[in-house]
Amino acid sequence: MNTLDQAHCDACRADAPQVPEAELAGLLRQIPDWRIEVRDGVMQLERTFRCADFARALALANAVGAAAEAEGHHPALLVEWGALTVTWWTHKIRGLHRNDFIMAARTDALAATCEGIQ
Ligand SMILES: C[C@H](O)[C@H](O)[C@H]1CNC2=NC(N)=NC(=O)C2=N1
Repeated sequence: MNTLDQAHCDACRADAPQVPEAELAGLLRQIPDWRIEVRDGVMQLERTFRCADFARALALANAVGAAAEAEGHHPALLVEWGALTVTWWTHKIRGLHRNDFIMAARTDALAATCEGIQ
C-alpha cells in the first residue's frame, strides 16, 4: 500500500466527504508531529517547523508551495524568522480530506530534505 507521502491528491469536489472520525486516528498516527486545530468549526492539520533562519523557512515554504501547485491542493503558510507554520485543510468541504493528510506527509518528507530544519 502506498504510504501517505507517496500518494497523490484526488481532485477535490464540494460534495467530497470529510475524513470519517473512525479513520482520523489511523491517519494521524502516520503524521505524529502534526496537531489538529479547529478554527471557525473547520478542522485543520498544523505543524510548526523550527528553521535555522528566515531564508531556510522561506526555502521550505517555497518547496511546499511547489508541491501544492503540482497537486492542486494548497496550504496556509506562515513564514517567520526561524519558523514555518504549515496548515492543511480542504476549503471546499470546510474540513479534512485524505488530501490534507497526504500533503502533511509530503511536507514532512520535504522538510527532511532541507538542511537547517527541525
Ligand atoms: C479550483 C482549484 O483547483 C480549487 O479551488 C482547489 C485549489 N486548492 C485547494 N486547496 C485546498 N486546501 N482546498 C481546496 O478546496 C482547494 N481547492
